[in-house]
Order: sequence, then C-alpha cells, then structure tokens
Amino acid sequence: MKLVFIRHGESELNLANVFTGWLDPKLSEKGRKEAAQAGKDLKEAGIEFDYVHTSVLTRANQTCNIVLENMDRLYLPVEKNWRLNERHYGALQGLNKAETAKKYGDEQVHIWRRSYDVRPPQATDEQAFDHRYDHLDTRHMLAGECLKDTLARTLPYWEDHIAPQLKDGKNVLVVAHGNSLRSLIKHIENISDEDIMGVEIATGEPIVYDIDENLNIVNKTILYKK
Ligand SMILES: O=C(O)[C@@H](CO)OP(=O)(O)O
Repeated sequence: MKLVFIRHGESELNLANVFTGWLDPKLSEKGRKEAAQAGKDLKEAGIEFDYVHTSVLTRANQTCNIVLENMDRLYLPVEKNWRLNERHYGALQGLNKAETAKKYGDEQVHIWRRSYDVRPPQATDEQAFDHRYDHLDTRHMLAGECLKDTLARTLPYWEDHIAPQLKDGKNVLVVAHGNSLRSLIKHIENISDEDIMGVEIATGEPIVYDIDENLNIVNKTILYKK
C-alpha cells in the first residue's frame, strides 16, 4: 500500500515568517505552484489513491484541491478533521519569528519551535479557537501545543481513520502541516524524542511510503522537482 504525506505549499504567513499554527492564511503564489507540481509528480509516478485526509485549515485544503486537480482525481473522497491541523502555536501565533528571536533569543525560539515537550505560551481562548471549532469542547483543548501534545491528538485519527484503510489494502493521501506530519512521522518511523527535533518537512513535497499489511515501512521516497 502507498501512504503519501504532503505538507501544504508555502502560505502567505510562511512567506512573511510569522508563527502560524491555527491561524488560517491562504497559499502564496509559490505555494500554489508547489501544490500543482506535487500533483503532477504523483500523477507521473502513477500513484492512485483510494482515500484522502486533510485538516480544517485553508492552506491544507487548497493544497489538497490543487494536488487532486493536477492528478485528475478531484472526485476522490476527502475527509477533513481538526486533528490533522498544524500544532497550535499559542500566544506566539501572529508574531514574526525573527523579531521574536531578537526579543527572547534564538535558543528560546528554537526550543519553542522544535523541542518535543516544551509548550509555547498559551493563548487566550478567544485568540485560540475560531467558529469552526464551536462543535468541539475547547475548554479541554490546549491553546498552545508542543509536538507531544500534537501527537496526542493526531494519533487517535491515525489509529481510527488512516491505519484501518491501509490495513484494508487502500492507498491513502494525507495533506497536512509541518508539525502534524512530524508527529505522525515520529510515530510511524519510531523516531526518538531527541531525533525528531532535527526532522524538517519541506512544503509541497510528497513523502511516499510503501507500507506492508502490518503497517511496517518497506520503502520511503520524497518526490520533488524544483
Ligand atoms: O508557523 C508554524 O505554524 C510552523 C509551520 O510553518 O512553523 P515552525 O517551522 O516553527 O514549526
């Protein structure tokens, strides 16, 4: 079976070097091109999907549509779920990364960005959750996550939605975010808490796994043409 992860194309806030998390920017022009290229590369590689999963954030939804359009597969079923959202960046959301590093130091910002279990400062509930999360009990949700927290809410989605489809012999595409994908990669590749700090995911590059029926990874390739 094939399992493919794609981080959304560059967003307007990636371009502006702003902590994004659950903020909802659109793709930049470069981001739209990256998504189109990813779709073309997947088509050229002859990969067919049975199911598609994405978050409830615009940059991932746009990427998903552009990828499927370029594969001539817009008809595929797509499931959208908040559990695949980017890691919630708490009170850092909306701040410029370089300015924040000047204020708090590079080391502190690196810890907030890449440590496995240090949370960023929490946002207030009003800042943290917009109307699309009204159906969830946000009182019990974190308004600022470390990667460990992100994994705690992506893992149930993996176990209940994605893994059963792979076990059933289906090919699955997941279009999500740098850190929601890092959390899933940590899980499926069994990466240590320390080593995951060094794992970076590029925008718009399909990560293609061949998976056996026990969900072991047989092969991993990254498709890119820049
Ligand atoms: O701002 C964010 O939400 C993420 C992804 O763009 O940034 P970082 O590289 O710090 O994980």
